[in-house]
Amino acid sequence: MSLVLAVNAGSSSLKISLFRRSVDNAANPALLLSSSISSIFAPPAKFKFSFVALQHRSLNEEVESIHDHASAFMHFLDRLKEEASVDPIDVKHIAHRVVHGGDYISPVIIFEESYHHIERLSDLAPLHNGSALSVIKSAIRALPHAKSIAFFDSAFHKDLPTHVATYAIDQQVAQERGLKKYGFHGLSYAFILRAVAAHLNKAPDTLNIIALHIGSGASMCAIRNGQSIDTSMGLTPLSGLPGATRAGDIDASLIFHYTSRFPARMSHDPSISREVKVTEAEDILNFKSGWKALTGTANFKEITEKADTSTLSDPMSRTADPNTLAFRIMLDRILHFAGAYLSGSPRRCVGERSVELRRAVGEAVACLGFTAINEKKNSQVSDRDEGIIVDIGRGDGRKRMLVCHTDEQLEMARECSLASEFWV
Ligand SMILES: Nc1ncnc2c1ncn2[C@@H]1O[C@H](COP(=O)(O)OP(=O)(O)O)[C@@H](O)[C@H]1O
Ligand SMILES: CC(=O)OP(=O)(O)O
Ligand SMILES: [Mg+2]
Repeated sequence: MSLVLAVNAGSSSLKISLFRRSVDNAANPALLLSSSISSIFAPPAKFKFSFVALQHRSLNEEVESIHDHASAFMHFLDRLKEEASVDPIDVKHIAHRVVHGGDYISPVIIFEESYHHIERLSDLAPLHNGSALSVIKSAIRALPHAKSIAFFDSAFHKDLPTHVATYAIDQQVAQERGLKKYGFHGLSYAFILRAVAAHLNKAPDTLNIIALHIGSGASMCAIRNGQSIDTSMGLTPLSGLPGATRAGDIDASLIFHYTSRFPARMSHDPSISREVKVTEAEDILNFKSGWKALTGTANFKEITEKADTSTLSDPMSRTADPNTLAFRIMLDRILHFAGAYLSGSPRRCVGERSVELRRAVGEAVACLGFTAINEKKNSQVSDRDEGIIVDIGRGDGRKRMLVCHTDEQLEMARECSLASEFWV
C-alpha cells in the first residue's frame, strides 16, 4: 500500500492528512484520515482526528503535553497507531509544507544539503521554517524508512514579473543576498486555482482570480492566466495584510522606533525608550503584533463576533473599539490590495471562513462590478463545508465571489503522488 502523509506546519497549527496513492490514478490520492492541532502556542492545544473511511468519526481532545510543532507531530503518530491502527512503517512518503524555499522552486527530498538550505532561510520565515524543520527532524527520527520531501509555499510565485518582485534598493546587494519578493501560501493558491478551474469547467491557465488566504497568516494573490502576478507577502511572510501576531505592511522606519536609534521620541512610555535590538523589533513585528496586539485574541472569529460591523460604510470612522478597529484594519488592507489587483482584467474573488469578512469585502467591491453577495448563501457556507466551492454571488455576473475550502495537504499529496522521481 502506498501511503503519503502530508504535513502542514502553519504559524499556529499543524495539519496532517494521510492519503493512499494508486498508480492508475496518481492525480487523485484518496484521503484516509486527517488531523489538525490548533492553538499550539495558546495551550492547551486542540487535537482533532477524523477518519474518512468511518464517516468522519472523529476524536477531539485537549492535550497539555503539546507545546510546539514537533510534540504535536509525535502525538499524531501515537494516535495514528492507537486509533487508526496504521503502522507508521507503512508510510513511505512524507510531504512537508515549507514556507520559504528561497531559490528552490520545486519540491526536494530532504538530505543534508536541502535541510541546511531550509535552515539558512529560517530568518526569512521566522514563524515557519524552524517549525517545519523540527517536524522534519522528528519525522526522520520516527520514520527513518520514509522519504521526507519538502514542498514550498514560495514556489507558486516563482515567475512574478521583475518589477513586482524587485524592491527599490541597490540591485547588486539585492541579488547577492536574494532580497526580493518571494510570496507565500503558494500551495493553497495552487489548490484554489485548480479547484476553481474544475468548478468553472475551465483550464487553469485561462483563469483570472484574486485569491484571499486568511488564516493566522493572511495574504492575497492576483492570478492571471493561471500564474501568480502579484501577492501581498514579500521577502518574508511579515509584509502585506496583518495576521494573528504579524503587523503586516508598515512604514519600514517604524522598526527604528523599537530600537535605540529613536528612543522615545514620540512617547513618554518608558517601556518604549529602553534599548531594543533590531532582532527584538523583528520579534515584536512577527510575534507580538497583528490582531492579537490590537484585541488580545489571535482568533479572528472572536473578533468578528465582537466587532460592530454596522458602521463599516462610514469611511471616516473613528472607532476606539479594539475589535471593530481590528476588523476595519483587516478590511481596509484587503481592499487596498483588491483595488490594486483589480486594475487588470475581470476576476473572480475567492475567500474562505469568515462570513462577516466575506460580506464586508463583497459590499465594498460591489462598486467595482462584482455581483452582490447572496447573504443566505454566504451565511450557509459552513466551516466544515465539504463542497469545495460555493458561489456566494447573486446571479451570473462576470465578476463573482466564490468560497473555496483550501487544502494544502491535498495539494502536496497530489504533487508528491504525480512526481514519478519520488517513486523509483
Ligand atoms: N469561522 C471563522 N471566522 C473567522 N476567522 C476564523 C474562522 N475560523 C478560523 N478562523 C481564523 O483562522 C485561524 C486559523 O487559521 P489557519 O490558516 O488554519 O492557521 P495557520 O495559519 O496556523 O495555518 C484561527 O486562529 C482564526 O483566527
Ligand atoms: C505563510 C503563512 O503565513 O502561513 P500560515 O498562514 O500557515 O501561518
Ligand atoms: Mg496555514
